Amino acid sequence: MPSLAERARELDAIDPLADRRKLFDLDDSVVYLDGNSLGAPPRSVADRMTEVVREQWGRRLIRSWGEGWWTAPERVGDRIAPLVGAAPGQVVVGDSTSANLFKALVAALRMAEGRKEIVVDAATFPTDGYIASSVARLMGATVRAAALDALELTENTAVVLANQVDYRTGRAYDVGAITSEVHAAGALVLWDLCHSVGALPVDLDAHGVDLAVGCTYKFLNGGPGAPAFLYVPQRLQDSFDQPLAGWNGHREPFAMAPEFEPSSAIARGRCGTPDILSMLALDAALDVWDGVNITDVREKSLALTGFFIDCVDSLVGSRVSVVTPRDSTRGSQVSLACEDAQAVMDALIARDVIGDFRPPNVLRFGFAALYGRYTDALRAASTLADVLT
Ligand SMILES: Cc1ncc(COP(=O)(O)O)c(C=O)c1O
Ligand SMILES: Nc1c(O)cccc1C(=O)C[C@H](N)C(=O)O
Repeated sequence: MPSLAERARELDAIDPLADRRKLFDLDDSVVYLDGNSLGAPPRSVADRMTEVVREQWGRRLIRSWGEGWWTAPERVGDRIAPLVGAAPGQVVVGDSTSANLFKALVAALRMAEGRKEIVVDAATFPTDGYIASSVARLMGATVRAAALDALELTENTAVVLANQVDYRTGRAYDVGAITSEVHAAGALVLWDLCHSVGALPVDLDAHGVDLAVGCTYKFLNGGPGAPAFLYVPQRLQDSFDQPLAGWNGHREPFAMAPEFEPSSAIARGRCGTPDILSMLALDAALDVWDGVNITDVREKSLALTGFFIDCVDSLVGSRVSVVTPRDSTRGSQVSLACEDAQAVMDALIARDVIGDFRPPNVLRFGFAALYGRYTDALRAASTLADVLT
């Protein structure tokens, strides 16, 4: 029976994605397991930012708007599209996930013809619930929190806001099955993909998803505060009447017309001037995905998280409990519950093993398949065992 250390070395040696790690600027003395909060920087970003600032901004000045800046939200959206199973022309990048949730929820209620209930995934990351409540107040609607496996939809349900992967537990949900259930009830579904884009296949078009949003600073490594994305399928674009009707979403922005007329394409999801520096940092960061198949990412992610769970079982044992599903219904993280979890995570970070703490008692370890190593998973589990001793 090989030891855990032998298994880790062997798995790293045969890892088909191992060469991707070289594309990231990482400190090898640190075990970084927080890429589900802030992804690591791809090396290409620093050079691209220098070029963007010195040449595009510095030399081309305002001419750069006509040389690729203006259309960057759709162009970068089309680079994200294959990672979420979307055909071109359906993903636009810009604003934060929270802002895009606002646009999408209002647009969904406007499409819902008299239905007035927003159902929100009860375990959602808080911002989704906050935005849903605010939209409900604004639109005279109601919000109901429901577990994704007990939605209890009614004829009044307009839209269901669901997370593909639960940020706290790491549980992954079946996008196809839930989308079908919501459609059978005559409602629309809005998926928050923050914890799944770049971690597992999403297949938005294939599942007939209505709307989706996601962030790009986690598994897409776009950098702190990188712009989010919004997915509106072709079939809904004409009826997507979003509330932040800024000039960037206008059919002819430079006509400077007094009346708002939305673009007939995905650009109608835009609002104001895009944050070009962050947008182009994200564009450079997406190079690490060239030639990568998301099913290979999923395979490695399941193997890596599974190996970490094995290491925890044998080195840490009952001092923690594994919150994340042990079967394949998990995203790319492992959450462990334990006493004094905040202090335990602080001690891990002091030993250069970086995960994060989520209330009330969860140690969260994110595994990014493009740069995560099995030897790192083992070091994290053995450091945790030391900390808990
Ligand atoms: C599921 C989920 N939705 C939304 C957000 C927040 O997005 P933003 O801060 O970009 O608005 C996060 C993380 O911050 C998240 O995990
Ligand atoms: N967006 C973040 C930030 O600006 C600071 C710290 C953390 C975040 C996060 O993304 C948190 C993350 N959504 C989570 O799942 O906990």
